[in-house]
Amino acid sequence: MASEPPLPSFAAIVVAAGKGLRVGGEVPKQFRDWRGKPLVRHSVEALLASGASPLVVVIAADARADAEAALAGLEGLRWVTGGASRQDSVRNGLEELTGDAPERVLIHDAARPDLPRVVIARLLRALDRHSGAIPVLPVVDSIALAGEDGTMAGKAERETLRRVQTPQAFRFDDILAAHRAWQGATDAGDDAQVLMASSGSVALVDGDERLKKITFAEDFVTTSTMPAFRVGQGFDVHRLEAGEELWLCGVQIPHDKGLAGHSDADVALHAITDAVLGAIGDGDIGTHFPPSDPQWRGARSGRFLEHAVGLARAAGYAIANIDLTLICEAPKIGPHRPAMRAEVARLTGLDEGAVSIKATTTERLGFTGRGEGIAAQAIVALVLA
Ligand SMILES: Nc1ccn([C@@H]2O[C@H](COP(=O)(O)OP(=O)(O)OP(=O)(O)O)[C@@H](O)[C@H]2O)c(=O)n1
Ligand SMILES: C[C@](O)(CO)[C@H](O)COP(=O)(O)O
Repeated sequence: MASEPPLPSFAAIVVAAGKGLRVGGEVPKQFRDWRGKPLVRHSVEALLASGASPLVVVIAADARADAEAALAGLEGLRWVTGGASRQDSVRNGLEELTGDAPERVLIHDAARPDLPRVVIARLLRALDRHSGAIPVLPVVDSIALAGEDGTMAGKAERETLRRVQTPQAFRFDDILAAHRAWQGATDAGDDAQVLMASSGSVALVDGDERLKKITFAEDFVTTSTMPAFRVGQGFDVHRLEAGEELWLCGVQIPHDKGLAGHSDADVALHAITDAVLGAIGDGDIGTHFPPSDPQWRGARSGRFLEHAVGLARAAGYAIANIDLTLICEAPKIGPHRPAMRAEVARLTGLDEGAVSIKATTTERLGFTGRGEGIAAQAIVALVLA
């Protein structure tokens, strides 16, 4: 196989100081996992693999720990504190490189994780004849201009329009001077606009759909290989014995017999726990709480369910809904359903409306029909958090 032609030397700036407000969530999007590793790590690795040096990562003042964890083990990175806007963050990154005075610099959004080397090559080649180069894509829909009253105010000729991506490539001295000279009353949309304001010439090269910017929460879902939702099912049986307490869904139920088991034998919570674990493919209740371990003797099963919900959360999923069926001749479940539903909702952090508790008999057939035991089966749906 022919080896890829070497690229000219270049420095890079990855801006990762945004808040990710449109995506939402506690952790800014650039530090959240996407296709198995933090979003920012993807493009930083791609730039390093293409020879970027030095490589400046611009981060918020309070994000150093998150950034170091996200980029752990990568050599030769420099950290710079970002500003209030993307443009401020880029300028801080450029100022950091003044001592190196590289000939070329690529400026890239951490929010665009999938960065093909072929685009980097196109951009750097275009710098032979221009002071800037940007990757663009055609507009395929017709364009309407929106009026303030929500009606169409006009049209634009899409033939002359392009969607602009990053990385954007520049001759370093020109883009640094342009950022320092920026006079706009508001921020520029991107660095090419800053260069144009200083009369630089910007080449348009072919962009790539893979460079899509992760902007909204649904972009994580549609571009991630993690499935948007997962389903798990659980089934459990415990023996009814005289002298035992009867716990179902974390609620103690008065009855002449109770369920026997190593823990509190709450067959309903066991089925739900197994369904959650099944949905994330992480073993079953016995894997996490072995009956051979004395610490689980008599344990409240709510702990098992809370643990499973925590594992699902750590895997990036939230529970969407739970559907449980209890199979027994007695006791009657109906009178206890509201309390059971409330307790399952509390343990899982769900609204009660997302918790369904049903019951059925087996028409006096089998072990449940003879009152020897209670069976429970549950189905749980998870959605990407
Ligand atoms: N003050 C800022 C604002 C944005 N960025 C970076 O600029 C890129 C493009 O910005 P955007 O996708 O809008 O990210 P956020 O500003 O984080 O998103 P939001 O507007 O939803 O808060 C991102 O990599 C972001 O981290 C930055 O370095 N400094
Ligand atoms: C720089 C950019 O990614 C080019 O398309 C874009 O302008 C960033 O815009 P945002 O509003 O900061 O996401």
